[in-house]
Amino acid sequence: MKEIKVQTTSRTYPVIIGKNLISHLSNILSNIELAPTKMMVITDETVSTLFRDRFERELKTIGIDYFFHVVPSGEKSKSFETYYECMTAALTNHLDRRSLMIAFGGGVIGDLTGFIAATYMRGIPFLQIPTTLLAHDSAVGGKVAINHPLGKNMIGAFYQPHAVIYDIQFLETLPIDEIRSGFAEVVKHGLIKDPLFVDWLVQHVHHLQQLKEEQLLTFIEKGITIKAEIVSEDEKELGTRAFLNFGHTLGHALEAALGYGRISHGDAVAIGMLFALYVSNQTFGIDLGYERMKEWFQKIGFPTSVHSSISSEQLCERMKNDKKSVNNEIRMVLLENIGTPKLVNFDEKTIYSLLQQWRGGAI
Ligand SMILES: NC(=O)c1ccc[n+]([C@@H]2O[C@H](COP(=O)([O-])OP(=O)(O)OC[C@H]3O[C@@H](n4cnc5c(N)ncnc54)[C@H](O)[C@@H]3O)[C@@H](O)[C@H]2O)c1
Ligand SMILES: O=C(O)C(=O)C[C@@H](O)[C@H](O)[C@H](O)COP(=O)(O)O
Ligand SMILES: [Zn+2]
Repeated sequence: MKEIKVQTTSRTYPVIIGKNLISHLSNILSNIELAPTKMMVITDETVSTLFRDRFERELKTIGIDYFFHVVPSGEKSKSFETYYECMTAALTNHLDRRSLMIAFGGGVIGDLTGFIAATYMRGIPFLQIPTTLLAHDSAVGGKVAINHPLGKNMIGAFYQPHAVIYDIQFLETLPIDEIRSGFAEVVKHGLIKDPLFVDWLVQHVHHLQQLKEEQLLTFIEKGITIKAEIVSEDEKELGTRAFLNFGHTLGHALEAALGYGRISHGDAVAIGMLFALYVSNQTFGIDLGYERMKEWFQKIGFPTSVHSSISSEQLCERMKNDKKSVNNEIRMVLLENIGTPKLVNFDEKTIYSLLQQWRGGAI
């Protein structure tokens, strides 16, 4: 078992990583001094089918009243409709300000539940119990949100959990596409902070099938350590936290343009990271190993280009609405070097030209 501390202005909390951790849920709750009046577990249909019985056995031993609320699996549940239904369930079941919400699932469940916890009676405690590799990123740092058709995560808050309990036994059932999606954020953490780790990954990871438990643990611990450090110095993204958005300017635009859930978050971010590397090369006149990275991405199975059905005009319009954008400019996280990120503003015309060049189209 390993513990990484996240120390933000609003809350300090542990991220506990290990196997079979949920058997210790009762102890963990008392260690973080939580004695809730009731618990609401929000999960999705897939996770519920796979793990509800197992989780309920543990919940029953704690002796606190609880109930499950199960939402459809996938990105579409980060919606106002699902948010409203969850709120209704919380009210109908009489949760009070000392009740606890538990996010049991991947990043969708974490973001949704966190936003419900942040806004139910103006804020009640919540726990993250992640079940995907991607959630090494989403469960840590307190960005919680739902989507709007006009943009990803547009309705949300910064609201930290009381603890993250990362029980890696749940990862055993993850399909390869979801492993790949989570791996994109692992690569992102390396690219913005740790060149040696990136080199190690490129040299040692040739496919994502049948990863060993210790490899997964390395990815998770490295990613969380980097994220915890950044979030601890800049909880509300006033500066350096924006670096965690590397690859997301185009990535989020793609997710929204294609329709939420049509491409996984990680695949979209992988495409976005390649574009950001290309723009970095062009802007700083350096070679950051773009071709090597693209080949490696292809080998692993990431998509490496934008589908031709989406126009560059559409993408630029979406990128202008990104949360980092100020005064209608498009703000991208670039790399001056691997491990050295920098925020750079562009006008729409420049990004349009770069996007067209990168896509191999006419400017
Ligand atoms: N808050 C943040 O800082 C942050 C960071 C990164 C991503 N995100 C958000 O996270 C979301 C993506 O998260 P995700 O990829 O975990 O998506 P997800 O929660 O939709 O999970 C992906 C799929 O895997 C299934 N699943 C979950 N656990 C499983 C398991 N153990 N075995 C088998 N199947 C399982 C789910 O039912 C779902 O179909 C996006 O909305 C993204 O914007 C947020
Ligand atoms: O934690 C952060 O900060 C991140 O940017 C992590 C991202 O991986 C994540 O996808 C986040 O939800 C994006 O945030 P947003 O502010 O661009 O919606
Ligand atoms: Zn992300």
